[in-house]
Amino acid sequence: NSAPQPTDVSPIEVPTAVREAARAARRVTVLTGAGMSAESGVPTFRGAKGGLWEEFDPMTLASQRGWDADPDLVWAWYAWRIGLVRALEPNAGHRALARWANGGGVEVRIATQNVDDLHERAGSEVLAHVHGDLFALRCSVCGAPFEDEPEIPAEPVQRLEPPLCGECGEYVRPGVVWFGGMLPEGAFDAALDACLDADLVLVVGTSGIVYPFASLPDIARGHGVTVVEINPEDTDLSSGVDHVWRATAATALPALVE
Ligand SMILES: CC(C)NC(=O)[C@H](Cc1c[nH]c2ccccc12)NC(=O)[C@H](CCCC/N=C(/NCCC(=O)O)S[C@H]1O[C@H](COP(=O)(O)OP(=O)(O)OC[C@H]2O[C@@H](n3cnc4c(N)ncnc43)[C@H](O)[C@@H]2O)[C@@H](O)[C@H]1O)NC(=O)OCc1ccccc1
Repeated sequence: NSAPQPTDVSPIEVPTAVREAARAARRVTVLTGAGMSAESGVPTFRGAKGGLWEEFDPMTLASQRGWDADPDLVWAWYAWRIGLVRALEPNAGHRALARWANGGGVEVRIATQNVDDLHERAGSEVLAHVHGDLFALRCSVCGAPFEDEPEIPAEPVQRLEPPLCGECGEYVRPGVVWFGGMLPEGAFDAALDACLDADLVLVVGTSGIVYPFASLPDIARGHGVTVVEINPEDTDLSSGVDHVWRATAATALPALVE
C-alpha cells in the first residue's frame, strides 16, 4: 500500500533543476536498478551477495553456464533471494513512486532491472521487468510455468535441488534473464518507447553497466528528454545525464514527490 508513512517525510533538499523538471513533467519514466531496493534490505548486485555465495561471481550464478555446471548451487541462491524478498517490505522510495503515479496529473511509468516485486507491493504498475521476475518459475527444458510453491529453506543452504517440472520432470528455474540470455519479449522496446515518449527520465539506483538496459538513458537524452540520475555514488551514466542527485532512493523520491 502506497499510503505515506511517518518515515516518508524526507528532510533532504531537492536540487532546484530537478524540482523544476519534475514540476513541468507530464510523462515521467523511471528506470530502476538494485539501488532502488537497497533500503528495503535487498543486496545490490555489486554489493554483498549473501555469505554463502560470497566466493561465487554473480554473473556466473546468473548464467546458463552456471546453471548447467551446478543447478543445485544456482537454485539455492535463487531460493535464498526468493525467501529474502518475501520477508522484506517496499521502502519509502517505492511508495513515493506509487503515490506520484496514483496522484494524477502526471503519468509515471516504471521499467526495472529488478527481479523483485517491491514496486508492485508498493502499489505501482510496472511497465517492464526487463531482466525478468524472481517469482515466475518455469521448467528449464519444456518452459512450462511452475505454479506450485517451491520449498524455501528457513536457513539458507549453499546447494538445493531445484523443483521438478510437473510436465516433463526436468528442473524448474527462476523466470529471470541470465547473462547472455534474451530479454523478455517486448520488454526492452516497451522501456525504450516509454523513454522516448517521456519529458523526464529518472535513473534510480543503477550502476549502468548491464546492457542493453544501460543504453536507455543515453538514447532518451539523444532524443531531447531530460535525464536525472538519483544515486549516492558516481556511475558510468553520470557523465551522460542532465542532472545528478547524489542521494538515496528512499530519501530523494519522497522529497521529490511531496
Ligand atoms: C555486465 C555486462 C558487461 N554484460 C552485459 O551487459 C551482457 C552482455 C552484453 C550484451 N550487450 C552488451 C553490450 C556491451 C557489453 C556487454 C553486453 N548483457 C546481457 O547478457 C543481457 C542480459 C543481462 C541481464 C542479466 N540479468 C540480470 N538480472 C537477472 C538475474 C538475477 O537478478 O539474478 S542483470 C542484474 O545485474 C544488474 C545489476 O545492476 P544494477 O541494478 O545497476 O545494480 P548494481 O549492484 O550494479 O549497482 C547498484 C547501484 O545502486 C546504487 N545504490 C546503492 N544503494 C542505493 C540507494 N539506497 N539508493 C539509490 N542507489 C543506490 C549504487 O551506487 C550502484 O550504482 C541488474 O541489471 C540486475 O538485473 N542479454 C543480452 O544482451 O541478450 C542479447 C545478447 C545476448 C548475447 C550477446 C549479445 C546480446
